Amino acid sequence: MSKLLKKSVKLALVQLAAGSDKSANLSRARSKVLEATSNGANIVVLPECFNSPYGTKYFPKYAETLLPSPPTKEQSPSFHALSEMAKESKSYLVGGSIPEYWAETKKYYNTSLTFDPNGKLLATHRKVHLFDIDIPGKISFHESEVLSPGNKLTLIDLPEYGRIAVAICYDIRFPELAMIAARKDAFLLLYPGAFNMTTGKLHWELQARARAMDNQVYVGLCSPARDMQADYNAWGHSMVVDPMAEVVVEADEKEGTVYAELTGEKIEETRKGIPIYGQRRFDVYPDVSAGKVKYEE
Ligand SMILES: O=C(O)CCC(=O)C(=O)O
Repeated sequence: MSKLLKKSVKLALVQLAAGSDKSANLSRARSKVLEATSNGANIVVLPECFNSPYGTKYFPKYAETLLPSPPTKEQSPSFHALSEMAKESKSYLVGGSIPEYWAETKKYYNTSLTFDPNGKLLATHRKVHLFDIDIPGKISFHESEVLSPGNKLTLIDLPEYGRIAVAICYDIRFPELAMIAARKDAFLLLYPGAFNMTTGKLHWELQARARAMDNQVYVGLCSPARDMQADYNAWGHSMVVDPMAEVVVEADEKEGTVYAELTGEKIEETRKGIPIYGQRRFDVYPDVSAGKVKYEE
């Protein structure tokens, strides 16, 4: 039996076609989550901003209040819908992300909620690295115009399986986060994300495979489906990469769900074949050894 992943687990990434109608997005998500578990999925993932269009101008309009937790249904319809979906489908549900509003500080966050199969909230991740980029003639995007960053790494223990890490989209570009999660024994790194037509083509698969290769873990990226009528055109191509950095399954750009069976044996086999875990030279690079990251169990 693997130390990291106690038994094999079926992962589903729901590449949802989200539009501007929040309640329609929630009910569409529900039917896709139920479909995924009827196909045997144990962990189901939704995309970044699955209940709204993606864009800074949309965040305030769609934002919900999550604290103090649990929020009321009026404060956060998405919290309650996700909790119900997890319970109804009896799955671990990584609820993509939603825009969140803190009334006290008047701040907004890009926030991911994960629920257990009883509908209980297990973890909240607030996007740590905000998506602020400028590629002349291609894309200019500044989440920090509206959002504030979260400040912790999110590790989640699933008792039957093991530990996973959840982060959001641009967070994948920071290998430090993935490295610390893997060193703290995560078997799977999950990133609800919405790359675009410029960086999607260049870096989506590369980032997923790099994080998997560096850390010899599974990586799952879950995008919204591409909508060429929307202001922001998501890349799509939700994918699962295995610890050997091979793409196990990949969606195209349309709505759909992709599945992968994750096994502890694959992790063990990879680490045995290429034993970097025992070969690190922290005497040569002591300042990158684990332990400096703010982390709450
Ligand atoms: O890193 C990228 O290129 C895209 C990131 C992104 O779209 C996001 O963080 O929402």
